[in-house]
Amino acid sequence: MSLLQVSNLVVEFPHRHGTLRALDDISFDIAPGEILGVVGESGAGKSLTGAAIIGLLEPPGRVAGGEIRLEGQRIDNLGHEAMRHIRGRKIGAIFQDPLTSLNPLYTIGRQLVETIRTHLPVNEREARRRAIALLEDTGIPGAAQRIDHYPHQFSGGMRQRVVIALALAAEPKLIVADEPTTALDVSIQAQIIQLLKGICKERGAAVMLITHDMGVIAETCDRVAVMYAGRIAEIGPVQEVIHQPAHPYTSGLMASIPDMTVDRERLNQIDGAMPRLNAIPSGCAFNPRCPRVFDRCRIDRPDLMNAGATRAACWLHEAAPAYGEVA
Ligand SMILES: Nc1ncnc2c1ncn2[C@@H]1O[C@H](COP(=O)(O)OP(=O)(O)OP(=O)(O)O)[C@@H](O)[C@H]1O
Repeated sequence: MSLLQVSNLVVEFPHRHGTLRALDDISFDIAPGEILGVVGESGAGKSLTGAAIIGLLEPPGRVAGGEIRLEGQRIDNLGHEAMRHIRGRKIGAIFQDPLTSLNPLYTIGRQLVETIRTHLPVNEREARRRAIALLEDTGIPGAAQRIDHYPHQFSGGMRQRVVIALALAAEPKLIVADEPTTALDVSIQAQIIQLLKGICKERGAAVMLITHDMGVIAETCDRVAVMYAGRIAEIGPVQEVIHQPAHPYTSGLMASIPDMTVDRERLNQIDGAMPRLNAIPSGCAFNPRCPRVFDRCRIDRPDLMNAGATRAACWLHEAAPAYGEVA
């Protein structure tokens, strides 16, 4: 059974001329222990998808359709308190800026111990032992002493390690990590991603990893969902999506992976920009930028369909009617 099931999710914001649909009919699932990457240009809807799952959509944004299930239980319609419990115990969250997850007024030990004791039936002493072990596992040197330090006493990279420890403290089944290394020095980004991958795989925690970096996806994820203008353009196993992309948008993103041997500034940009939410083109939202556009793409909106080893929302992959079948 899937750990997480997102079905036909719609997120809307009120707007002076009605509503803006920011996520439109998003469906995917995550298996236990799986790392799913979510990639796409800025504004594609990656963070909103993560926020809807962890119950932190900022009002007036709201889930206006579809449902989200964790271990079969519906979580998109839970009250504030019930969701807060799920968020600590079953879903851990890691954001771009470690300081949004840490309270500057408390030592990291106090924050870890409190999280552990809120969600797991252990005493103070055992919680502290676990907290130190977690800090050791996340690569904090001298964890037994560092546990009594405050967040500002850590470097950015060390702080994000603490946040990873905090996200894992209550042994959740799923971690939602939204651009977890974007705010960090480039030289330590890869270390933190590798740490996240290693520690989650070890513990059997699934990860939804949101990033705009296809290179990170390639190195880290089992499967990837490519988002464009509030919808999933393509989803499939990472190697297949990378080596045989079925959606022209994915091909464009792939070409933007840094390659030292070519002048990518010139060669590998996708022409044009993603449409604003109030000006999504009819048909396929990518059609004005698509090098393979044809008439139907401007009229009918494609849903995800089988496209070789992946699923893509692209009319190029519409199954030809079988011989003898009326088209
Ligand atoms: N509070 C809001 N009110 C109106 N529109 C919003 C609000 N929050 C987000 N949006 C819109 O929803 C869309 C998706 O935003 P989201 O933050 O999920 O994108 P993203 O793919 O995570 O981008 P980035 O990589 O820049 O974080 C964007 O067009 C954004 O402008």
